[in-house]
Amino acid sequence: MDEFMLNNEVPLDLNDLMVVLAAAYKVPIALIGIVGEFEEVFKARYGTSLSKVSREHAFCSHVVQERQQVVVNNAQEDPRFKDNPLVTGEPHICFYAGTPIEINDEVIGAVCLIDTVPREIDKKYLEVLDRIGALVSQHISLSKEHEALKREHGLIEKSPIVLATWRNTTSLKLVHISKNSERVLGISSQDLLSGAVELGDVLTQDAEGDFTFAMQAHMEGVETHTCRLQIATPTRTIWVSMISTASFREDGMLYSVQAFLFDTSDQKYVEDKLNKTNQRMRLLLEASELGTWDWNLTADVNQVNKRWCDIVGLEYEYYDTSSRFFRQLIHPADYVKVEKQLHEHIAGKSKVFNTTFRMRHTNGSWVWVESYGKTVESDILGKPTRVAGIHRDITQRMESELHERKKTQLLQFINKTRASYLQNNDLTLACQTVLPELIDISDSQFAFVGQMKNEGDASRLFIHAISEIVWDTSSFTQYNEYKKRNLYFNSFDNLFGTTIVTGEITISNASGSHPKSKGVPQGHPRISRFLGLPIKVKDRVVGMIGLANKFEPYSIEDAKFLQPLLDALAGLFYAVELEDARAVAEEKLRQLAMTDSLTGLYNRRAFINECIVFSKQHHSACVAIIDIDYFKQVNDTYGHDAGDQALITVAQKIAKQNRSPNVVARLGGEEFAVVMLGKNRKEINTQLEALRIAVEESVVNYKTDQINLTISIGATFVDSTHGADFSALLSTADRALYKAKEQGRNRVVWGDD
Ligand SMILES: Nc1nc2c(ncn2[C@@H]2O[C@H](COP(=O)(O)OP(=O)(O)OP(=O)(O)O)[C@@H](O)[C@H]2O)c(=O)[nH]1
Repeated sequence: MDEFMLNNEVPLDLNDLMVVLAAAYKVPIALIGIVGEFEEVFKARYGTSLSKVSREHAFCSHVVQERQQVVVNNAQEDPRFKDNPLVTGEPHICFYAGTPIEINDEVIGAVCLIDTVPREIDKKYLEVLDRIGALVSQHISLSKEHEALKREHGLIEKSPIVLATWRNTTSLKLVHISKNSERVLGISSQDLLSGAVELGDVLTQDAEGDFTFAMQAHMEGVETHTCRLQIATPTRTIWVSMISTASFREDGMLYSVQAFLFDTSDQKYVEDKLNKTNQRMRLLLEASELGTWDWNLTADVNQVNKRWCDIVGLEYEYYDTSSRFFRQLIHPADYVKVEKQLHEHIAGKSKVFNTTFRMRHTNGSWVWVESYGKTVESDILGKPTRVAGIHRDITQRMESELHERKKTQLLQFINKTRASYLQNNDLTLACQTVLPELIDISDSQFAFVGQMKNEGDASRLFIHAISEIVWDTSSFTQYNEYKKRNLYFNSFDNLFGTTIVTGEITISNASGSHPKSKGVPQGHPRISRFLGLPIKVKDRVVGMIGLANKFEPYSIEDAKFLQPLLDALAGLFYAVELEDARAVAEEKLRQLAMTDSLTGLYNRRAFINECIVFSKQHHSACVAIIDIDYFKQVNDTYGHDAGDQALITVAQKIAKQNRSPNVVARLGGEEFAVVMLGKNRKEINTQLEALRIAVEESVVNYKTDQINLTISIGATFVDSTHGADFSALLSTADRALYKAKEQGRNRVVWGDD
């Protein structure tokens, strides 16, 4: 629906055409109707006083709907129209022929002929009507365009923009200039059009040159051009921006130039002022040793000043303005932080971008810079398009600050290691706890802490803590061993082993450069740099720290810096060694206290304790006492040493028959006790008999003597040893032994028979 046509007073001046049309077609009424949502408005009419009808009853709405010519020969007989008030009442339509008015592919109304009596109409007349419809459509289109242009011109005349047109005949001649020229430029349009005043007359000398250049450029084929002109009239001087567009003829010759001219004096004033301020700022910045950067995000161009380049040792002339180049200079450890802050600023989450980070200097060192930036331009959606700021070299300050901070950090984590060890008495846990901090403080990527463990002649490096890297199945096995606290490095004929073997600091700053370097297992992350630090107690290597892949080369300074940690670990390793030695000695003493020194069997005290342990795990068993017969005679006949040998021989025979869980002890003198696991008395009796026979049949060789022995055994059986009183059981066995002796010795007697 054409709202514009419907609601605006676009004069169509087509009433005359309606008169001609009515006469030509011999009808009383001819109309041009534009159909709106609710009504049809007659824009030109002949033969009726109606100016509009409702859309519901409008005949023309059928033309709009069907988008084609509609002919109704007799509306009174047509079921669609016979009850229509325009048929039953004024203007008593009987015949209707309407043809579409089409604007921009949309049917907006109709040119129609109306009669009050039924009619037939020839096809060729209808074709003519169609052509009239097309002509009317064209006329309406042009009228609309004309109207719009008029409005535009009216608008321009009220605006601060002057519209001028030059036509190219033999030369460019001003043919139109909007009336606001007097108000905006200070020159009347009439004077300019009549030639009383030439534009060139009021332009300053420079501006005249620029204006001539612009027109020349259009003559040469340039389509659009922008320039700034200074106009000086007797009353004032102003700056004008001119945007000109050229149109060309088909043969390529310039046809006309149209230009917008507007006063930009205020802008120019601000710009000049800004330029002066910028110039002053630039001088100030250069004097203050500040680097500047100015990043155009849309074009991705980062302009910097010479000082900025000096900070990182770059030649100003060879500076690459892409932000990618700038990003490449940022230290990998700081990169994420810088990107995050920049992102947050661009996303509007922070008012300024302010951070410190390291940048690579062309001499290979790292320079600390403080960067401070701010959005200085944004697009219409508020998205930053330009961020600018400064760089300050703070390397010296940062290095001393960082050193101090790291020293504090180091002491803190040394204390943490000690505290963890003291709290849990677990050195491995303590080392594992501080490993991430060790990696952090040393700027490394990987680390391990190992302690030497001496077992007999062999020495191995036990790995308390190591960076968890799993790269294949064999490293996975290694990782599992580590988790089980069972990871050892056995071979020292390699890079890290050099530290252990020599007790010296090992530094390798290029992979494979060290003579002992063996490379890494397949798939293992590359070790590009390595620092091996020995942990020593009184010149003895007790362990080491291995560090790898620092961003910068390792130096002796790193080793010196970490020395307090090495000393602390040495102290802890030493404490652990002492603790281990003490534990071994204690265990030895405990064993001694429990053992009979002659035979190596448990003594009486230990026997009772072991019986209790036995009773917790096993049920039916026998407690027996074994006594050598006539032992006094052995001593008396062969001497005390021979007696000792006899005791040892019998002890071995008993022990050989009674492996764990059975418990064997020497109760004292020539008396032994045994707890034997067994289902019943019969089964055990067989074993005791076998022991008795074994002793009887054996001979103790002592020097030239051959001594024959027998033993007597008193035994007692218990179905459940659980909670049993072993002293009482021993008494029962003892009574049985007494009986065995009484009955003639060399026999097994069961107690309580
Ligand atoms: N060689 C040696 N003899 C010991 C040791 N402990 C005890 N004896 C001796 O063992 C002998 C025990 O003798 P008695 O208790 O009389 O018993 P016996 O001679 O074996 O006679 P019956 O047991 O009745 O068959 C004593 O002569 C002790 O001196 C020892 O550690 N080494």
